[in-house]
Amino acid sequence: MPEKVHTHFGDSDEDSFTQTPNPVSDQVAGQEIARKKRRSKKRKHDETADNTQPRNGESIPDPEPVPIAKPTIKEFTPEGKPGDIPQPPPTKTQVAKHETKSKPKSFSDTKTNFAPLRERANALYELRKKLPIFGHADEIRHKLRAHDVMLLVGETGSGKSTQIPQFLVNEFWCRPTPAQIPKEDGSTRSATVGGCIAITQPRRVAAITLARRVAEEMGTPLGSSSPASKVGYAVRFDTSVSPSTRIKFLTEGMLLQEMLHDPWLTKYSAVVVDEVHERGINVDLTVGFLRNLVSGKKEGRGGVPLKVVVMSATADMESLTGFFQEGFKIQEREQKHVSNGDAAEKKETAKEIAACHIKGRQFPVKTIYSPEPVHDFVDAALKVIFQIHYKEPMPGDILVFLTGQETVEALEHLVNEYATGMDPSLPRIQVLPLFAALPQVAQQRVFQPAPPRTRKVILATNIAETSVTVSGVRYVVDCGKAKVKQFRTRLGLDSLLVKPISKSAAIQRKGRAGREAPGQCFRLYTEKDYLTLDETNTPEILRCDLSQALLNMKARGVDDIVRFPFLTRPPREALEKALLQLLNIDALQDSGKISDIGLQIAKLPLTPTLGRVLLAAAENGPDCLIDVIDIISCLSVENIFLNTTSEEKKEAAEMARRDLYRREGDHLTMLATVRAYASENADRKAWAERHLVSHRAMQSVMDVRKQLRTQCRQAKLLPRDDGSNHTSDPAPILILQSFLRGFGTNTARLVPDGSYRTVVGNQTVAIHPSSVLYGKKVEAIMYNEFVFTNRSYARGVSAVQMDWVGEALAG
Ligand SMILES: Nc1ncnc2c1ncn2[C@@H]1O[C@H](COP(=O)(O)OP(=O)(O)OP(=O)(O)O)[C@@H](O)[C@H]1O
Repeated sequence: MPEKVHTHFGDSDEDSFTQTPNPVSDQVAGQEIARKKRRSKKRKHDETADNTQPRNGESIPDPEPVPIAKPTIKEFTPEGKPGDIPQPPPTKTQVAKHETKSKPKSFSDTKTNFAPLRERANALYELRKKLPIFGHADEIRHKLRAHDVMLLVGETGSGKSTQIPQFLVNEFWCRPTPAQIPKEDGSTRSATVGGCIAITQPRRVAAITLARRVAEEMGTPLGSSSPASKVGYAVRFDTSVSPSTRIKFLTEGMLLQEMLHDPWLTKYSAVVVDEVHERGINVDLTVGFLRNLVSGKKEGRGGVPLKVVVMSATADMESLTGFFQEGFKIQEREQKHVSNGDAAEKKETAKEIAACHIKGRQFPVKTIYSPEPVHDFVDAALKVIFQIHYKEPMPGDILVFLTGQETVEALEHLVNEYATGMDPSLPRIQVLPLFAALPQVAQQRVFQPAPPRTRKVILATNIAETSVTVSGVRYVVDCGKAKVKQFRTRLGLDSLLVKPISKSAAIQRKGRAGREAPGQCFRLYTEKDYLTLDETNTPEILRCDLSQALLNMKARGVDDIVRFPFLTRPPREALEKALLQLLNIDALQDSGKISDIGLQIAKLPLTPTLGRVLLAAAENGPDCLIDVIDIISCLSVENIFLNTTSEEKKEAAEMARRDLYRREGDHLTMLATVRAYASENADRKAWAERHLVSHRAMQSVMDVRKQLRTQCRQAKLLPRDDGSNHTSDPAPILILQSFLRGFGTNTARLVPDGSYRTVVGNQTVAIHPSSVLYGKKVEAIMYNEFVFTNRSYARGVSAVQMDWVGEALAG
């Protein structure tokens, strides 16, 4: 499995909301306060009459901006006046930041700028009312007033992700609440708890696009574009929130990261876990931590409850109910044990798990199966795309699900080639790829409307499978397969395998159509094959390297892994392997407790192995670290070199890249490529084309490189003035030895029959044809990735010496 760093590519896609915040005159701010007071009074009255909100669904929240100049700061009282839309208190830095950010503009500008937001919100309100979930708003609110945990099942497109946070945000329990939090010395400190809702998503694309949509529906600017913005998002390397943020979409990984600093999630009144059926490791850890939080005594929240909503279209809600109930039962037993009375019993009887089932979807989606099994899904998808394009009326964009970057790019090429020969009287075709390693700006292009008389054809991996609405899509083409990580216990490695998806994933893919109008889903497999698919995704925790998950837990104070509430308990063997791996890279002490190195690694946005490499490089000095960052940045994208399928192309690539290839192997070759690309000042795109290097991938590399450098400076691994533009020759030995500190177990030695055998496990492994070392015989190799297609391949390979390997494995 390639070691991944996640990328951040700025927020340039948020064009409509990037106005500079406007300072507000005192007079206008005064009016604003008066208006809020009136609202506050009215709401107080409403609440006294009936502590419920009489509306069905959520009325359109007033999109008028809350001004951020001096008067507004007064409103950030810890108590949060009833009726006010409560605001978390801004920190001094936040205030200072926003004050300096604000460019002088007149209030009339603000009005002009926000009026369209309000109009748009009004228009969207009409659409929201038609969503199946809308009629359940009161039921959901009532249930959550009585219960802390709710499980919600609703079909794809029923409105879960966009509406639930809006239904809840004005609930009384969702206000910042003053609390007394015990300190270690037995005293207490005053703090404000709650005020925000977190909605977790498995993927960054979904988190960003949902935040944008909900901001539109609420008529508020998005994220950090205005201090008045109520909706924000946080994905790795890219956080866009304001001091007024009340609804925050974030990846599960980001919530876990926040828990490192704030284990009680004191910022939040509710956490909504969306798309739980995906069962990635992070969602499993998230629900485990949340169960502990809701069923425990909440002392770190000063006793203020945290509401948890777990949602999906297809999850097994029965086992989730059992999972949360078990948490309450354990707590009840423990309390009984302590108090030995009925008080605890009474307290626990109210802690049932609420459930809500939303029936129906807004628009039907017709399923069309392939009559025969398909052997080449790229070819089959090509045919279906043009069949739709020739037969089906406009508008109607097409979303195709493929397995990975390679198949996306192969089909992109084919569709473009065919489209050039099309009858010019037909509408045009615009092909847009969508995969994780694509720069964010390119990913966001998918969400922009197609030009006139043009049909968008989006070629995506499963990153578009859940939660995402691509406006305009009426047709989904599903290849029925996905690349999945699979841990090969014997080798102790993750590999990437192409496997059939589950029924649940097929339902999600189909659900990407029929969101704005009726749709069609073309399954490139037979109905018989569909019926043989697994019902649900195999939880990642059962099939992946667990070292990152374990480090995550250890860093959050979970020392006794066995007692952690796993949604599905991973096999003992995999846990032991992961513990061993963490011990190997010095992330744990011999006692099993996290080490200082482990703590440092946990704070890096990298896998433990790459984190270890980074720290080892830092020990070798800033020059080495700067070079290692370049290489790690390349490992974060699927392939920086363009595919060379034919022999002819291969030869051309060899010629073009001659000056980049390094005899030491792929790592130094990547470094040479990044250095050459970065020093190209004239035309980087042309340089990339000349060298058959992917310009798109290199843009991502440059972005990750920048982020990692910043992160290393913040972590004091790099000095402020690190000479990052250094031109001194790289030190290959130091670089490769740094990599071995993380990848010591990913090594193989040459044996007399000319093959390579892994140092750990003694398995035969071949150098992948994409490697610059392909066909070469060296004493030993180190590799980043182990892929299994028709045989076992090592990818990302460099030549190393056996005594370095020995040293690395000895620690
Ligand atoms: N970015 C968007 N552009 C256009 N319409 C959108 C967008 N996001 C949501 N919608 C509309 O809101 C509806 C509900 O979306 P939402 O994501 O809340 O549903 P969901 O129940 O969470 O679906 P899923 O389970 O598929 O994630 C969509 O079907 C679509 O009509």
